Amino acid sequence: MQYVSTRGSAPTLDFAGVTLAGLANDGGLYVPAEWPQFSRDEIASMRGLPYAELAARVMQPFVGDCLTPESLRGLTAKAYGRFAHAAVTPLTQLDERQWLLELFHGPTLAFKDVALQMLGLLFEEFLAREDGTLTIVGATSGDTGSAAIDAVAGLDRVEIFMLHPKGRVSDVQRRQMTTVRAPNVHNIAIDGSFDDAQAMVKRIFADRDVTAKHRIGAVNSINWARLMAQVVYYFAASLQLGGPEREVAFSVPTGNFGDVFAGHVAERIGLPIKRLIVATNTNDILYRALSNGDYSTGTVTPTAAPSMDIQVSSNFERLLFDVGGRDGIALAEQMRGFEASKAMQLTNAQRDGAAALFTSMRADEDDMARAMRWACEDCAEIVDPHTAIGLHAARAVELPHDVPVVTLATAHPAKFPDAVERSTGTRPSLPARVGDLFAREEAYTELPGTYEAVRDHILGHAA
Ligand SMILES: Cc1ncc(COP(=O)(O)O)c(C=O)c1O
Ligand SMILES: N[C@@H](CCOP(=O)(O)O)C(=O)O
Repeated sequence: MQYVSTRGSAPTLDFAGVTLAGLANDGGLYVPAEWPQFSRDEIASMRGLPYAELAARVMQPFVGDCLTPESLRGLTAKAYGRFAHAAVTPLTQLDERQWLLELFHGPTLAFKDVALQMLGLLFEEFLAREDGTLTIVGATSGDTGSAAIDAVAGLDRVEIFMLHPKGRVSDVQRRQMTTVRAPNVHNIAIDGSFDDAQAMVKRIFADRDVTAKHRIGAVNSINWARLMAQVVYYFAASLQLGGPEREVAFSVPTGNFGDVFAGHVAERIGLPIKRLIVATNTNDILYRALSNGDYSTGTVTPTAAPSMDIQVSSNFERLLFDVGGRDGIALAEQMRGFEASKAMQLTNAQRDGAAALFTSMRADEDDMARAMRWACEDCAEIVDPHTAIGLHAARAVELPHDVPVVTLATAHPAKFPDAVERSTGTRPSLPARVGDLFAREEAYTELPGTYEAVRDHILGHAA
């Protein structure tokens, strides 16, 4: 399996290459040169497999010959062995047609663990082969940070610098990052938004003063391996609900467009999916882009679903590439225009290509609170604010009545106890596996929101 950049001029790489590279050196994102295909019979034969085994089957064509089937199975068994539920990503039924896919049974209570537990192991494996090291620079609106830190803390060959927007993550999210004491973990709170942090991360990859001294790696969903691991749970849910014979729709609380792009990949490689619903909060650039082609940023507004307070959605570029004709040179020019003006209009091909599978819905704070109350009062389920945005969209969308709708439950409600209590009157408690989070000491550096401050800090502290 070979990977190409969405901007058409970076070298083609194999799976180990893209895992360690993160961002392509032309500023684009790596995608498979072509989509592998699973036949209906092959998908049907996956029914009933334990999650780790299913994961190895779905990932194998993307990994190609970079890992033998036995070593891939060894890694998936180790990665998913740390989850608190035997099914890893269990499904819960809410009513006749609404389902929740619980993605928060990993060590840090959000869907990010599903991919990052695997990515940490892949880094170890590929770096050991070349006796190399990696300096990871990541940006988080709350959940990627803790999941990535958990996955790499204490590894000898990896060092991590994680940027979060100061004051814009929940206390639980912040403490899950800043109370991890390991010599290879550096937390940075910047003045600014997640978008500012993400832009700095991308700039680091192109900064020769940094790359001449350190090999920079990514844990954000710009790293292809993240998305590959997220494809698996679309298969897991569909197979339990009658797939591949029956089509299922998925509602995905969306920010950086990684999770829902993994659904697009699942469909591309053969899984019958009726619809992917891109659920946004009031930071609704994706809703506008998918509804009328207008991809223009506004100011990021803080909401009760802070992990989705994003305007520039990295992975949208992968979709534009894939449905817009796979013309990297044309997309590079379109993206340069967007980076300069912070606005662009989708081409007709991009709009029509996206419309074939995607629908978008937007939820404001009242919609979110109502969905949380509905889940609590009518279904006896406490959901987090991000999941509630997905649920609002799942209930509002028009689909044939025999199509099950699965909302991705992306975080445990106890990560956002204040917002959940405000809407439902119930304060969710943290599962025992997070330990004494509020008794541990925090450590992080506060920096102004300038690129130079962040770059100099990394250069001054990287081993
Ligand atoms: C809890 C939660 N829900 C939803 C999202 C949005 O996912 P994505 O960025 O893959 O669109 C995030 C952040 O990524 C998140 O942390
Ligand atoms: N919501 C995310 C933002 C980063 O997204 P990623 O999937 O690209 O890592 C977070 O919680 O940090």
